[in-house]
Amino acid sequence: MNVLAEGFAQQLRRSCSEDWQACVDHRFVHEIFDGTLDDAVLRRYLVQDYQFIDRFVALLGAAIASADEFAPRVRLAQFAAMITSDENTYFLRSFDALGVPPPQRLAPALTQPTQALRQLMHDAAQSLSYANCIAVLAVAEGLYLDWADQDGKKHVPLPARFEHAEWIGLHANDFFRGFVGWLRRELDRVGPQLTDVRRAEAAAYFRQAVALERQFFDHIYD
Ligand SMILES: Cc1ncc(CO)c(N)n1
Repeated sequence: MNVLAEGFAQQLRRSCSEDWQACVDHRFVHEIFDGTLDDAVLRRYLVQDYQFIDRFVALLGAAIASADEFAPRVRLAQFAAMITSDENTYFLRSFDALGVPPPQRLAPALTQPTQALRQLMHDAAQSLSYANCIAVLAVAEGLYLDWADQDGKKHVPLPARFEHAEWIGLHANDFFRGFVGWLRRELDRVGPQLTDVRRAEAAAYFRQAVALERQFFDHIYD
């Protein structure tokens, strides 16, 4: 294979394909599609994930601030608008349905994988390196597109409960596909402009993010 023909996005993903595939094929993914996900597992997942989303929106803000042009700022701002509207209300309606009380929504005890993901997003944001920010965003969103939009699940009807069906639907739609495609093109655009040291730094953020995403899925079953 001609490695030079491969863009930065594809190169990064190939560097951690085992962890990536473990997420796409995770027990959580199969159970949410089947509608057999245990409520206690879903609840743990959503409570921790809401704390992920908090830092994730801050990271989007850092990407908006550190982008080199207006067009990426617009794209990222539009995505932030979706997360803080449709996705935020999905969490709130799911917390209502699952009976999650306010303290658990706002300030739950953070698990180790949640803390590590929050720290990684915080560090990427503080670095004010657009490439580092985009690398972490490309993992968080690219991985969720790949599990929610996989060919093997396309023939399966969506599960009956909205807590399951909407979590899939939020990550398998044209807007989301478009955003992830754009993130991958951004990595391909900015990757070659970086110095070797900066490129290695962005790659390290990417790989660490994939490893932590896997731990995050695993730990809700502990
Ligand atoms: C842990 C995690 N990674 C990625 C996403 C997608 O935004 C999410 N909601 N949660």
